[in-house]
Amino acid sequence: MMVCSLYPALRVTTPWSCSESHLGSCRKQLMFCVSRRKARRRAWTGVSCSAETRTVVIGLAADSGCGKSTFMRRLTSVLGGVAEPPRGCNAYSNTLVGDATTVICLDDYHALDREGRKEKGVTALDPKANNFDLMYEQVRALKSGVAVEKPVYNHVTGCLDPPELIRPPNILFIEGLHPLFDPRIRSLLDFSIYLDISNEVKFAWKIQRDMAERGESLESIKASIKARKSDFDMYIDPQKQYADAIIEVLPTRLIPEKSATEVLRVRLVMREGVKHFTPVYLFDEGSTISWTPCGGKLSCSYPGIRFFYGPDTYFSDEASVLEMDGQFDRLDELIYVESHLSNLSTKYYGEVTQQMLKHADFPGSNDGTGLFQTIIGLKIRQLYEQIIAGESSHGWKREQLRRCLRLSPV
Ligand SMILES: Nc1ncnc2c1ncn2[C@@H]1O[C@H](COP(=O)(O)OP(=O)(O)OP(=O)(O)O)[C@@H](O)[C@H]1O
Ligand SMILES: O=C(CO)[C@H](O)[C@H](O)COP(=O)(O)O
Repeated sequence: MMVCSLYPALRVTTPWSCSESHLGSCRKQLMFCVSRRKARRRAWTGVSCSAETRTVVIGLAADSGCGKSTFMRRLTSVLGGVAEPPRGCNAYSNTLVGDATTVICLDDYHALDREGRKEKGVTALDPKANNFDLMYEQVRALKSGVAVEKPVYNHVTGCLDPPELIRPPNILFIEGLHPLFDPRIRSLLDFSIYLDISNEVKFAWKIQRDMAERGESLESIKASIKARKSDFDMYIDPQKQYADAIIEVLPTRLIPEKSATEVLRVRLVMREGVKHFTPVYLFDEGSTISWTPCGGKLSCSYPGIRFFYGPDTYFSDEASVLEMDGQFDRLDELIYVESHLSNLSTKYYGEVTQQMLKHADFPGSNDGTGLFQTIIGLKIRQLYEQIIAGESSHGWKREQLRRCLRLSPV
């Protein structure tokens, strides 16, 4: 419990864990208290609890530095508009808000701040360092149309900052280390994705980012990967068994040298039988096809491009796999590949190619990572539209109002 020193009548429970000195000025405290009081009033008067919004919840799980942010930028673009940090709030907010989407980063549910983790000798990947009860309660509230005050983990200071108000969007993405870890949270997800980046590729991406962009040494990068490895294997990697779609990123097989990571082999594993999700296929659904599209209609320089499509099993479930090894020389020629893929959930011919061209500067735009992320974005748009269309709006609103009244406000 915290009593605002500038406004003692306001007694609020603070979910953050850093010491008072880290919390900043009295003004910050006061702003938090007042915004919390306003948020409460909004919730009581029903404005924060919307019977109009149906929030579809999507989980994206991956280790740090595995391309979640890049993926999110592609997804929010497909879903319309640009997602930006919430206006007028913490400059270090990890949240992105777009017209229809909100992306929350589950780092915000770290129960232990950087110092606390150091003291206890645990990594952020360890469930003990995260507050799954609060994560569950808040995702459940948002899904039910109720606004929440979510904590903010500040990656610059390593502390938990005052919370920020999150309103229920049409599509809520929860991205981070553990979206599929807790069965209660899994049960709230309408669709889930796991980015499965092989060790070689993860290492190459981390070196490129942390060495080139953040000035870290090779030794410190190696040490940080090593320190996280056992927790990654224990707590993060097993979540892929629960994902509806998995994007695996591996070194190419087109170049004989081992572990060439400049060219990637990317596999999109799509579980069969997922509600509102129909797997993409190449040429002929259910068949097994290896396709080298290089020739008159697709320019390919060494080592070329190879596609593969076929049925498979994933953790004993039936799945389809679409694989692309290699990279495009000319992105506009992707239309040739797009015209041979079916079930893309596009709204017009060439939409995948257009999306890829629009974000040609994003990492992975010339290979299967960008292509499959874009396809998943289109599938999520369709999933959302189908869920909305499938619900009689009357029945939904009645149920939603009941939930709003049942759930305690922020
Ligand atoms: N498809 C890709 N192809 C090549 N490089 C990529 C790809 N996706 C991401 N990267 C590189 O990997 C690094 C990490 O990407 P990104 O910031 O999207 O990951 P993240 O999972 O959000 O990381 P963090 O959790 O640490 O914030 C970036 O430097 C980016 O250039
Ligand atoms: O794995 C991570 C998720 O992005 C981070 O390492 C974790 O959130 C801790 O952050 P920081 O290193 O900034 O204290």
